[in-house]
Amino acid sequence: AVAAGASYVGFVFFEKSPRHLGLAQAAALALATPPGVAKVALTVDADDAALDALSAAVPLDFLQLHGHETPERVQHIKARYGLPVIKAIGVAGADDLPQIDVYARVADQLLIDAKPPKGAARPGGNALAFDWSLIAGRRWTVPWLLAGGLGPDNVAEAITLTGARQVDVSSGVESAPGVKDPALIRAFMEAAKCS
Ligand SMILES: O=C(O)c1ccccc1NCC(=O)[C@H](O)[C@H](O)COP(=O)(O)O
Repeated sequence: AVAAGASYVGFVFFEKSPRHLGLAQAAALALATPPGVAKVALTVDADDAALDALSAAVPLDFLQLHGHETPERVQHIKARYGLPVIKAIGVAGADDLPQIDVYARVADQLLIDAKPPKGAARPGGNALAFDWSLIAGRRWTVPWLLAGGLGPDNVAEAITLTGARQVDVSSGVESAPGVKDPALIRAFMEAAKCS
Protein backbone atom coordinates (compact mmCIF):
# COMPACT_ATOMS: atom_id res chain seq x y z
CA ALA A 1 0.00 0.00 0.00
CA VAL A 2 2.82 2.38 0.89
CA ALA A 3 4.70 1.61 -2.34
CA ALA A 4 1.54 2.29 -4.33
CA GLY A 5 1.14 5.71 -2.70
CA ALA A 6 -1.56 5.17 -0.08
CA SER A 7 -2.08 7.99 2.40
CA TYR A 8 -3.38 5.70 5.15
CA VAL A 9 -2.88 2.08 6.17
CA GLY A 10 -5.41 0.30 8.36
CA PHE A 11 -4.85 -2.36 11.01
CA VAL A 12 -7.93 -4.43 11.84
CA PHE A 13 -8.53 -5.48 15.44
CA PHE A 14 -11.60 -7.70 15.24
CA GLU A 15 -11.07 -11.34 16.05
CA LYS A 16 -13.77 -12.63 13.71
CA SER A 17 -12.14 -10.95 10.70
CA PRO A 18 -9.64 -12.73 8.42
CA ARG A 19 -7.71 -9.42 8.65
CA HIS A 20 -7.40 -9.45 12.45
CA LEU A 21 -3.93 -8.57 13.76
CA GLY A 22 -2.35 -9.26 17.11
CA LEU A 23 -0.75 -6.33 18.90
CA ALA A 24 2.81 -7.47 18.19
CA GLN A 25 2.11 -7.94 14.47
CA ALA A 26 0.44 -4.55 14.26
CA ALA A 27 3.28 -2.87 16.16
CA ALA A 28 5.83 -4.30 13.70
CA LEU A 29 3.78 -3.09 10.73
CA ALA A 30 3.28 0.33 12.29
CA LEU A 31 7.00 0.73 12.95
CA ALA A 32 7.70 -0.18 9.31
CA THR A 33 5.26 2.46 8.03
CA PRO A 34 7.11 5.55 6.79
CA PRO A 35 6.35 9.03 8.13
CA GLY A 36 3.61 10.72 6.13
CA VAL A 37 1.49 7.57 5.85
CA ALA A 38 -1.17 7.60 8.55
CA LYS A 39 -1.55 4.46 10.65
CA VAL A 40 -5.20 3.72 11.46
CA ALA A 41 -6.43 1.14 13.99
CA LEU A 42 -9.90 -0.23 13.33
CA THR A 43 -11.81 -1.31 16.39
CA VAL A 44 -15.39 -2.37 17.03
CA ASP A 45 -17.05 -1.30 20.29
CA ALA A 46 -13.70 -1.68 22.07
CA ASP A 47 -13.67 -0.85 25.79
CA ASP A 48 -11.06 1.35 27.49
CA ALA A 49 -8.99 -1.65 28.60
CA ALA A 50 -8.65 -2.88 25.01
CA LEU A 51 -7.88 0.61 23.72
CA ASP A 52 -5.37 1.19 26.53
CA ALA A 53 -3.50 -1.98 25.50
CA LEU A 54 -3.70 -1.12 21.81
CA SER A 55 -2.53 2.46 22.16
CA ALA A 56 0.32 1.45 24.46
CA ALA A 57 1.59 -1.23 22.06
CA VAL A 58 1.07 0.27 18.61
CA PRO A 59 2.13 3.75 17.44
CA LEU A 60 -1.02 5.15 15.83
CA ASP A 61 -2.22 8.27 14.03
CA PHE A 62 -5.98 7.58 14.00
CA LEU A 63 -8.56 5.39 15.68
CA GLN A 64 -11.35 4.16 13.39
CA LEU A 65 -14.47 3.22 15.32
CA HIS A 66 -16.52 0.72 13.37
CA GLY A 67 -19.12 -0.37 15.89
CA HIS A 68 -22.10 1.20 17.64
CA GLU A 69 -20.04 3.79 19.53
CA THR A 70 -22.29 6.67 20.61
CA PRO A 71 -21.31 10.32 20.03
CA GLU A 72 -20.47 10.52 23.78
CA ARG A 73 -18.20 7.48 23.47
CA VAL A 74 -16.45 9.09 20.49
CA GLN A 75 -15.80 12.22 22.57
CA HIS A 76 -14.51 10.13 25.49
CA ILE A 77 -12.11 8.20 23.23
CA LYS A 78 -10.79 11.36 21.61
CA ALA A 79 -10.09 12.92 25.00
CA ARG A 80 -8.61 9.79 26.60
CA TYR A 81 -6.23 8.83 23.80
CA GLY A 82 -5.51 12.21 22.22
CA LEU A 83 -5.89 10.67 18.78
CA PRO A 84 -8.16 11.85 15.97
CA VAL A 85 -11.15 9.59 15.45
CA ILE A 86 -12.63 8.35 12.18
CA LYS A 87 -16.22 7.21 12.83
CA ALA A 88 -17.65 4.67 10.40
CA ILE A 89 -21.30 5.10 9.48
CA GLY A 90 -23.16 2.32 7.67
CA VAL A 91 -25.49 3.43 4.91
CA ALA A 92 -28.19 1.26 3.35
CA GLY A 93 -30.85 3.87 2.65
CA ALA A 94 -31.85 7.51 3.09
CA ASP A 95 -32.84 6.82 6.74
CA ASP A 96 -29.16 6.35 7.60
CA LEU A 97 -28.05 9.77 6.39
CA PRO A 98 -28.99 11.85 9.48
CA GLN A 99 -26.46 9.83 11.51
CA ILE A 100 -23.72 11.29 9.36
CA ASP A 101 -24.59 14.82 10.53
CA VAL A 102 -24.71 13.67 14.16
CA TYR A 103 -21.22 12.16 14.06
CA ALA A 104 -19.81 15.06 12.03
CA ARG A 105 -20.17 17.08 15.25
CA VAL A 106 -17.84 14.85 17.28
CA ALA A 107 -15.57 12.87 14.94
CA ASP A 108 -12.51 14.21 13.13
CA GLN A 109 -13.34 12.30 9.97
CA LEU A 110 -16.17 10.07 8.79
CA LEU A 111 -16.01 6.78 6.91
CA ILE A 112 -19.21 6.42 4.91
CA ASP A 113 -19.49 2.69 4.31
CA ALA A 114 -22.12 0.16 3.27
CA LYS A 115 -24.22 -1.07 6.18
CA PRO A 116 -23.44 -4.76 6.80
CA PRO A 117 -26.17 -7.20 5.80
CA LYS A 118 -28.25 -8.71 8.67
CA GLY A 119 -26.31 -11.53 10.28
CA ALA A 120 -22.96 -10.50 8.74
CA ALA A 121 -19.92 -11.79 10.63
CA ARG A 122 -18.35 -8.34 10.72
CA PRO A 123 -19.52 -4.73 10.50
CA GLY A 124 -17.10 -3.75 7.71
CA GLY A 125 -14.94 -5.26 5.02
CA ASN A 126 -17.91 -7.01 3.41
CA ALA A 127 -17.25 -6.10 -0.24
CA LEU A 128 -20.69 -4.51 -0.37
CA ALA A 129 -21.43 -1.18 -2.05
CA PHE A 130 -24.34 1.11 -1.18
CA ASP A 131 -26.33 3.33 -3.51
CA TRP A 132 -23.83 6.14 -4.09
CA SER A 133 -26.53 8.46 -5.42
CA LEU A 134 -27.75 8.77 -1.80
CA ILE A 135 -24.76 10.98 -1.01
CA ALA A 136 -24.12 12.52 -4.42
CA GLY A 137 -23.38 16.21 -3.99
CA ARG A 138 -23.61 16.04 -0.17
CA ARG A 139 -20.93 17.77 1.89
CA TRP A 140 -20.13 17.56 5.58
CA THR A 141 -18.22 19.78 7.94
CA VAL A 142 -15.39 17.27 8.45
CA PRO A 143 -13.32 15.28 5.92
CA TRP A 144 -14.80 11.94 4.91
CA LEU A 145 -13.86 8.76 3.11
CA LEU A 146 -16.06 6.69 0.83
CA ALA A 147 -15.94 2.93 1.49
CA GLY A 148 -17.79 -0.25 0.68
CA GLY A 149 -17.39 -2.60 -2.24
CA LEU A 150 -14.84 -0.42 -4.01
CA GLY A 151 -12.26 -1.91 -6.35
CA PRO A 152 -10.13 -1.01 -9.36
CA ASP A 153 -13.15 -1.34 -11.67
CA ASN A 154 -15.62 0.94 -9.90
CA VAL A 155 -13.62 3.41 -7.80
CA ALA A 156 -13.43 6.06 -10.55
CA GLU A 157 -17.19 5.96 -11.07
CA ALA A 158 -17.77 6.12 -7.31
CA ILE A 159 -15.56 9.20 -6.98
CA THR A 160 -17.21 10.92 -9.94
CA LEU A 161 -20.70 10.25 -8.60
CA THR A 162 -20.13 11.14 -4.96
CA GLY A 163 -17.37 13.75 -5.17
CA ALA A 164 -15.37 11.80 -2.58
CA ARG A 165 -11.86 13.14 -2.06
CA GLN A 166 -10.74 10.10 -0.06
CA VAL A 167 -11.56 6.42 -0.60
CA ASP A 168 -11.04 3.31 1.47
CA VAL A 169 -10.78 -0.28 0.23
CA SER A 170 -10.26 -3.71 1.68
CA SER A 171 -11.84 -6.73 -0.09
CA GLY A 172 -11.49 -5.18 -3.54
CA VAL A 173 -7.70 -5.37 -3.39
CA GLU A 174 -7.46 -8.92 -2.02
CA SER A 175 -6.72 -12.19 -3.83
CA ALA A 176 -8.39 -14.14 -0.99
CA PRO A 177 -10.05 -13.02 2.26
CA GLY A 178 -7.38 -11.23 4.28
CA VAL A 179 -4.68 -11.53 1.59
CA LYS A 180 -3.84 -8.17 0.03
CA ASP A 181 -2.69 -8.25 -3.60
CA PRO A 182 -0.02 -5.66 -4.52
CA ALA A 183 -1.10 -5.60 -8.20
CA LEU A 184 -4.74 -4.93 -7.25
CA ILE A 185 -3.62 -2.20 -4.84
CA ARG A 186 -1.63 -0.52 -7.61
CA ALA A 187 -4.56 -0.82 -10.04
CA PHE A 188 -6.90 0.67 -7.42
CA MET A 189 -4.58 3.59 -6.76
CA GLU A 190 -4.17 4.30 -10.48
CA ALA A 191 -7.92 4.17 -11.09
CA ALA A 192 -8.61 6.43 -8.09
CA LYS A 193 -6.01 8.98 -9.14
CA CYS A 194 -7.26 9.05 -12.75
CA SER A 195 -10.84 9.89 -11.83
O1 LIG B 1 -12.19 -5.33 7.15
C1 LIG B 1 -12.60 -5.95 8.14
O2 LIG B 1 -12.43 -7.17 8.28
C2 LIG B 1 -13.33 -5.21 9.22
C3 LIG B 1 -13.72 -5.91 10.33
C4 LIG B 1 -14.40 -5.25 11.35
C5 LIG B 1 -14.69 -3.91 11.24
C6 LIG B 1 -14.31 -3.20 10.12
C7 LIG B 1 -13.62 -3.84 9.10
N1 LIG B 1 -13.24 -3.15 7.97
C8 LIG B 1 -13.49 -1.76 7.89
C9 LIG B 1 -13.07 -1.01 6.71
O3 LIG B 1 -12.73 0.16 6.85
C10 LIG B 1 -13.17 -1.56 5.34
O4 LIG B 1 -12.07 -1.14 4.61
C11 LIG B 1 -14.46 -1.01 4.72
O5 LIG B 1 -15.55 -1.54 5.44
C12 LIG B 1 -14.59 -1.38 3.24
O6 LIG B 1 -14.50 -2.76 3.09
P1 LIG B 1 -14.67 -3.45 1.64
O7 LIG B 1 -16.09 -3.29 1.23
O8 LIG B 1 -14.28 -4.84 1.86
O9 LIG B 1 -13.72 -2.72 0.72
